[in-house]
Amino acid sequence: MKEMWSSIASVMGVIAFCQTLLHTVFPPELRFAFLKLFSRIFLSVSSYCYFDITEIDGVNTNELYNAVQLYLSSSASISGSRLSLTRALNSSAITFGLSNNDVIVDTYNGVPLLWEHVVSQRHSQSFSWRPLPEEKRGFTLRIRKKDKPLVLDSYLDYIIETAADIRRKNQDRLLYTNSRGGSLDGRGHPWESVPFKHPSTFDTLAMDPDKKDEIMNDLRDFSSGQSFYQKTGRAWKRGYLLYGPPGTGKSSMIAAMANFLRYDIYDLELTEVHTNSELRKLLMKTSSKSIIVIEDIDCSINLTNRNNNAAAKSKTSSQKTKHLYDPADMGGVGSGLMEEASNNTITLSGLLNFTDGLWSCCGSERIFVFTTNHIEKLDPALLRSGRMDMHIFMSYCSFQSLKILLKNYLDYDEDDVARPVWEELERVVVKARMTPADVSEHLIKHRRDKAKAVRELIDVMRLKAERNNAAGEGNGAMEEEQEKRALDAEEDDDSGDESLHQDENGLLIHDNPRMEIHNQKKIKM
Ligand SMILES: Nc1ncnc2c1ncn2[C@@H]1O[C@H](COP(=O)(O)OP(=O)(O)OP(=O)(O)O)[C@@H](O)[C@H]1O
Repeated sequence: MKEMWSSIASVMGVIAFCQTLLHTVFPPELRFAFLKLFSRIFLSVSSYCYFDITEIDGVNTNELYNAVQLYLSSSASISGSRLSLTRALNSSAITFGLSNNDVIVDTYNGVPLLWEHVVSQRHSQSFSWRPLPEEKRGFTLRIRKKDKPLVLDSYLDYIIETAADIRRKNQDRLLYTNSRGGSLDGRGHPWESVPFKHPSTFDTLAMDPDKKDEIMNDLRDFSSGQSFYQKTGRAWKRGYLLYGPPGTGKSSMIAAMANFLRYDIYDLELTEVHTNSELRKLLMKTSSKSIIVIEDIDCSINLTNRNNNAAAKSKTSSQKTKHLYDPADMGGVGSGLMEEASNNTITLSGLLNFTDGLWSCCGSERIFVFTTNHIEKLDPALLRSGRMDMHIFMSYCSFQSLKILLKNYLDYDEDDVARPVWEELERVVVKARMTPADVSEHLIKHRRDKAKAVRELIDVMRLKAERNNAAGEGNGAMEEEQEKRALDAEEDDDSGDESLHQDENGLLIHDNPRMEIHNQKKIKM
């Protein structure tokens, strides 16, 4: 044992002597040059090549570093044994990351790639306008030389796209509204935002399942249709007009759309916008993958019928109205008539430019949704094809909708309710003309006693049906009139559009099969 310790001591002594000799004979510059040469020789004979991706590129944050970190977080969460956890601003999700100097192997198109997270201390803080972090962080990618073209061509693009998807999934979506009087917030932004947490989905929405599928397919086609829109030279946007009585689920539908596509919502308060240019600026500040909503459009702006020239003219001459409709703008004839007024007010043409003019194309993948309780008040120009691609009529509670509400609120299926009760529900629901909002209120109130809830719902529906009957179905007549007028107006306006034709069911079909235009008769919930 004693001998072993003395041999270790003599070996250490020899090493120390050699080190001193090395330091004396070879100065640091020479050693550095030697190491550099050695690493060059190593790299040239090695079958691997290396890519360094540093966190800070000069003084700017390297986006690629962030993308790699996010991209690796999905595989790191499965295979890593020691991970760093982070939560970004506006995100409810935790992201996993590689710990310092940890490695992970990724596979792309069957090619193995080794990632190392390299963290070292930053030695000297050189002068910089922006204070740099104390640690120098970066990723080193090791890849076989023969696979190099693959990495440069597509792997890095793939990482950036995947990271963007992960970021979108992790990020809580936002609900924006335009600031009061078009003023800018602290960051010079005209929109204020809050996290969007509305729980409405297509599953909770009470409406005919076929129509629901149709809308969901349309949204799906839209969101995956980038190449289609590019090929056809169309701006990547789509317009939906939701109309029907209050409480039929128009706002719930917008929330369901946003949750389905995972888009942000911009709720545009038109009464807070004073000029067309303000409207344009607001549009420029919206992001892609968003839904821009104007609720109750008939109340937000004075959109009278285009034949109402006289009324509009008198309003213009007196200049008393804040939000002015310019009938001449709409038809594209005689637009000079109210040009002066349009400089300091919102006109219908301003609104239409907002939805389908050149400015509507800044950004992409955007959906416009207008809602109204009175479609008959809207001008045909707004209803014309190409502006609002899909007209969705949200109607009173149908039997199909009622079934969904019973399932969602009481967990009731067809088998849970006696046949005669079920048949009675089917019979009275249409005659009662109750909105899904009314029905759901009733179900919430009695949800502790399910049988009682159904019994009382039938009573309420019967009562309503009798009242409607006594009133000569006045409401129904009104609603039918609304629909008829809107349809007439739309047909008037579409008469010159040769890309549209009617099928045997009277539906308006666009020449392009993917861009089917629905009139309000088709999508009736
Ligand atoms: N079709 C529906 N499916 C499920 N719930 C509905 C539906 N319609 C209404 N509701 C319920 O009624 C409430 C009010 O509905 P919502 O605000 O979506 O109606 P609306 O048509 O937008 O009304 P308004 O025109 O007054 O704005 C919702 O919170 C929801 O709970």
